[in-house]
Amino acid sequence: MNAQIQHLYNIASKAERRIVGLMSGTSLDGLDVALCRISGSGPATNVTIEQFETLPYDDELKAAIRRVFARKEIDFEHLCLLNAYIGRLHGQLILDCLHDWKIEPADVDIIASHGQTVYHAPRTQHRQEEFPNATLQIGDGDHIAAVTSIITFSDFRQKHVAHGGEGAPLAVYGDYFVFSNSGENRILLNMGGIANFTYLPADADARNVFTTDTGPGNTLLDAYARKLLGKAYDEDGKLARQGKPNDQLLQALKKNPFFDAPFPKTTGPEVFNVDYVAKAQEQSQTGNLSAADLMTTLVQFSADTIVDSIRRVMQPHETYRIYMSGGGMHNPALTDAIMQQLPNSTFGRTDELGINGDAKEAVLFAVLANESLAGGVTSFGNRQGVPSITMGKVSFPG
Ligand SMILES: Nc1ncnc2c1ncn2[C@@H]1O[C@H](COP(=O)(O)OP(=O)(O)OP(=O)(O)O)[C@@H](O)[C@H]1O
Ligand SMILES: CC(=O)N[C@H]1[C@@H]2OC[C@@H](O2)[C@@H](O)[C@@H]1O[C@H](C)C(=O)O
Repeated sequence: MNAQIQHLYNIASKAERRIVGLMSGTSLDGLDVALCRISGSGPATNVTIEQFETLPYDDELKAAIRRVFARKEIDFEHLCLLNAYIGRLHGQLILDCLHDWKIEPADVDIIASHGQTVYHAPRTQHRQEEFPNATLQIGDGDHIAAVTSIITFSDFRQKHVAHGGEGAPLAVYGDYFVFSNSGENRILLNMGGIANFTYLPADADARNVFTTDTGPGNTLLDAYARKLLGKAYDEDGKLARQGKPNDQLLQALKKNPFFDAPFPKTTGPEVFNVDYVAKAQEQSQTGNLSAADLMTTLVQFSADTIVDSIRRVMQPHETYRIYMSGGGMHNPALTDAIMQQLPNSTFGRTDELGINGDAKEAVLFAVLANESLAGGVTSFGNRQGVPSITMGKVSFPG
């Protein structure tokens, strides 16, 4: 037997595994690295985060990714080079983290890498009937395995697409495995570039759980923070706090079939971007809004579309606790606008469930790799949006 297969078998047979989960999302802020200890599998999964760090991307790298990110027309050579470059970079960043944490690479069992999404195209978005749902993440796992000498799982989204899903959101699997069986109706609200929530009813019936994107989280706020303030984001919602939402613009922004589509569904900055806002401003003749009013309106747009989606799953006479995660939970303008509209729900962060809200998505990929290694196929019912599968491709170092 190939010794690497034997090694993988040994890892799969362990009672507990050490897995590094990686996520770099639509905000392009950096690489989230979560060193996890995971035991069990399926709904009996147990995760402890040993270490977590976000390694910020420098401006040059952000610009290099933006040349291909969510764009219909790109320099193909640049995409090809970035695929290898990001793989190697992520490998090196893991080694740097392990060095800082005084952990030998040999003491890590597996790396679970999301990669960098460069284009997301569910059929509802590309509207070309002859083509399936599609999504593309770069930063190839073979490079990560070669640089770190650690077996790497990567490219998790393709299997989801291959089984009829949109390739996202994958959070449903991790959230169900880690946060269900609570006897509490839970909504896990993640506010990254794009916002999504997982619905975990108290009965923990896998056939009813799902995660859906709700629309923009921070992506438009960040785009306008760059444009209006020359900053990566509107820190603590300072600018948004100074304005008033403009109703005409808000209504124009909400006119998109995405918002009426059934759950689960996905979207991305391919749709919700500066051009989208500019068109809505043109339609609503609000091109002369002040910077503060524009930012406040964009915050209200994210908040309203998050709240409208969550309300769709809430049953009368039931109570819900909403657990926030993702960078948007640090923006009080956004969280206040959400909380005001859901006065009968209680709010917290996933931190109180043992998972740091900034690390949650990186942990998700560690959990998905753990499931592929040591779990089995959990039945989520016969649903296209939540196929009953395990995910991730394996790259051996040698
Ligand atoms: N103090 C803060 N004030 C306002 N916004 C903040 C603050 N801290 C973080 N953010 C927001 O959080 C973003 C980063 O969020 P996160 O890391 O969850 O995104 P991501 O993982 O790229 O997203 P996605 O879930 O879409 O993949 C920043 O770009 C910014 O918009
Ligand atoms: C295609 C893609 O990368 N989608 C991301 C993105 O970031 C948030 C939202 O849009 C979600 O759909 C997804 O990530 C999380 C981790 C998910 O799949 O659950």
